[in-house]
Amino acid sequence: MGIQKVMVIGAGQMGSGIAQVCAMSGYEVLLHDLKDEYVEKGLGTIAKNLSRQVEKGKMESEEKDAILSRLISSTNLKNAAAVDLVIEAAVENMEIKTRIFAELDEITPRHVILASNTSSLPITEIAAATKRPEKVIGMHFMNPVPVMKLVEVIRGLATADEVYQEVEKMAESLNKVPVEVNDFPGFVANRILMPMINEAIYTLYEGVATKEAIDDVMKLGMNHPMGPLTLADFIGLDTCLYIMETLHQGLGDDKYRPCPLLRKYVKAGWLGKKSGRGFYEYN
Ligand SMILES: CC(=O)CC(=O)SCCNC(=O)CCNC(=O)[C@H](O)C(C)(C)COP(=O)(O)OP(=O)(O)OC[C@H]1O[C@@H](n2cnc3c(N)ncnc32)[C@H](O)[C@@H]1OP(=O)(O)O
Ligand SMILES: NC(=O)C1=CN([C@@H]2O[C@H](COP(=O)(O)OP(=O)(O)OC[C@H]3O[C@@H](n4cnc5c(N)ncnc54)[C@H](OP(=O)(O)O)[C@@H]3O)[C@@H](O)[C@H]2O)C=CC1
Repeated sequence: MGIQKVMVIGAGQMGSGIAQVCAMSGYEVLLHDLKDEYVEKGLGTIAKNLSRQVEKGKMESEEKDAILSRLISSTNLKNAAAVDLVIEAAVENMEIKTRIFAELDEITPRHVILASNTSSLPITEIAAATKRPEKVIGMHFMNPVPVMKLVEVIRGLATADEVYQEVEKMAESLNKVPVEVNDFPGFVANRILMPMINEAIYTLYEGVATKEAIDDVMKLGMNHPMGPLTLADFIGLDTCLYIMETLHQGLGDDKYRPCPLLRKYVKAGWLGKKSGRGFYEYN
């Protein structure tokens, strides 16, 4: 029968994007978060994205309505009993993720694949919280999900080949390009991207240049679509810090130590675009 129904856990920037692309490709999607208001916010973002496509003449409004009708809100994890695939996109915290996976293992039938959109945490450790580690896999989408083509597909130590193949097929059905990687801290994307962002924050911290100048150098000099500090704000400074901590602890090399300025901003609640303030201010 294959995958027809998907639950996405976490209706934040990644979860809502993943739910959107799944619904656009015909899957029925349960969008789950802790509170109704978070799910509503996520669904609002999706509706706004789709309306923009309609306004640009890239989508019929009937299609938008059909996509929205495939999205169902959930605040009870037990609803996962009715799906074929769960994609978890809650906050980047091992305790929270392992708790969710242990509960999902109790709730969902044995055939259900449990995927995590973690950006850096070991899939093998998340899988060990369940009695089905062969069915646990990393499905790492990039932000903004509706735009970026890549899905890093991460094999945990015990991930079964059939599970990898099914997830690869599912990613292709979303018009994404799956790339296979092994389970190491930060995988490939954030092993390379995040130290660059952290270094940009050190460059600001040490007064080498202003934030605007740092971003301009990377945009105009390296053709990056966004400067590293703008990109950090876009990703979320809390997520950037969690990823650096995972790299630092997991690889044991001080070259991955998070910049104190990054810590300070996160402690202040300056989480970037999503909180209204990071390196830049947003309204
Ligand atoms: C941290 C991790 O674990 C991994 C990560 O995700 S790391 C982050 C990876 N992402 C990046 O590096 C993004 C870098 N930035 C970019 O590529 C670009 O700035 C961008 C695609 C975000 C915006 O591009 P742009 O050309 O400046 O903007 P714009 O012309 O307004 O948008 C281009 C298209 O993207 C869409 N878009 C832009 N932002 C969007 C968003 N947040 N959600 C949905 N769609 C969006 C627009 O609607 C537009 O669509 P059409 O082509 O269909 O009209
Ligand atoms: N930001 C990015 O660029 C990328 C992030 N990722 C990964 O995706 C995941 C989500 O990140 P992102 O969307 O940016 O973060 P957000 O902060 O935007 O969203 C996280 C959402 O998950 C909710 N949540 C927290 N705990 C639970 C729980 N126990 N059950 C259900 N929902 C919960 C949060 O609710 P509340 O607000 O109450 O905490 C929030 O709505 C992380 O693992 C991150 O590393 C992967 C690729 C790119």
